[in-house]
Amino acid sequence: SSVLLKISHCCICVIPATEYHLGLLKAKLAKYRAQLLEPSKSSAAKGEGFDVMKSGDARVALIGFPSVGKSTFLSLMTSTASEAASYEFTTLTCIPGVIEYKGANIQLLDLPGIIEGAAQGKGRGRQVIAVARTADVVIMMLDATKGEVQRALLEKELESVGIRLNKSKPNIYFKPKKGGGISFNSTVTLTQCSEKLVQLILHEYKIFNAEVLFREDCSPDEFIDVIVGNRVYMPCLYVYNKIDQISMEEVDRLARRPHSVVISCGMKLNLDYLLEKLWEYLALTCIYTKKRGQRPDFTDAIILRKGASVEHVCHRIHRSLASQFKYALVWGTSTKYSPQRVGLTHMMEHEDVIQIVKK
Ligand SMILES: Nc1nc2c(ncn2[C@@H]2O[C@H](COP(=O)(O)OP(=O)(O)OP(=O)(O)O)[C@@H](O)[C@H]2O)c(=O)[nH]1
Ligand SMILES: [K+]
Ligand SMILES: [Mg+2]
Repeated sequence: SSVLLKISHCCICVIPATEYHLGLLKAKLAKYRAQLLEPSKSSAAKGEGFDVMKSGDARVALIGFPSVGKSTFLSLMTSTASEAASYEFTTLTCIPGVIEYKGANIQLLDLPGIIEGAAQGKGRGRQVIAVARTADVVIMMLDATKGEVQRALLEKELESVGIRLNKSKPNIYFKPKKGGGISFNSTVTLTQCSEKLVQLILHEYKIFNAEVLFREDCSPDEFIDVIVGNRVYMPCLYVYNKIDQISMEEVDRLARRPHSVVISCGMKLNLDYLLEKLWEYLALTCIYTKKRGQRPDFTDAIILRKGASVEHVCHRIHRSLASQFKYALVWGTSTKYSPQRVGLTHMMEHEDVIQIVKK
């Protein structure tokens, strides 16, 4: 505590002065980095072969260093063949394939390898990252023989362009205003941010009037993310490939890392488990339909993204169904009673059963 005392503190909280400098520095850095995200006018950023149509129920992007086995994986999991070879940068465009799993069509995108400096435009880094931003889940494929280096480098690249892996959006209410200064509130005790620091950061962004409410103990970085606003919160599976080349001890160690799965495309090892994990990370919602007086049809689920409403279900069944909709009966975890009468805006949950009644 004698060390702490020597650091000057602001009068309203216990955040050391050095934290202010760091907080502000990060605000400045984030501003410069934001420019990286703006679409470049140069033709290099457009890139041919990268504008693949979204299709199916979800999109998964394969990113990783060259020659980690991305194309080998795509060719194994889908009916699409993507050229694989021992030399780096075999793949030069975006190659889509489809994984059929539990009645869902999952679009899997094979991409060129990326390297350090990708975010700044090295190789096809910018295009690859732009595609990754459009995915529902990213698979970061890693060469198990290369240890931890690749993972740390790529995390840094994605972080620098506002992609947040396996993190949820900070629970901060932020609203710029026309006047009235900055009103600051929090519902929890803050240990990393204070009113003063929040004000300094906002001033850095030339924001002088705003409403800020911290609903969790966020860091200055997380607050900056909220101000900048164009962050992507992306589930990511770290997939260590080529485990046929490493020791049993190393396999054991990598498999226990968070969000990680170990595989061997070469020996077709653990691919089923990877699919199970992928399904979990996609967190899709399966809805079963039921006709009046009949049993639910459990053979043919309607697959939707999280946060889907009854209206989404209607659109999936028929384009004009929502306009003829009277009410629906829903059985499942989304309702208090089973069945419960609900309207178009009711939010569906995984494995709910629905019966739609038309006008
Ligand atoms: N030993 C071993 N080799 C593998 C495995 N999976 C892929 N490979 C080999 O790794 C090399 C690179 O595979 P690719 O699928 O071309 O890798 P990529 O990530 O698509 O490479 P780029 O398109 O160049 O970025 C090929 O020679 C594959 O045969 C595996 O599980 N074990
Ligand atoms: K390759
Ligand atoms: Mg490839």
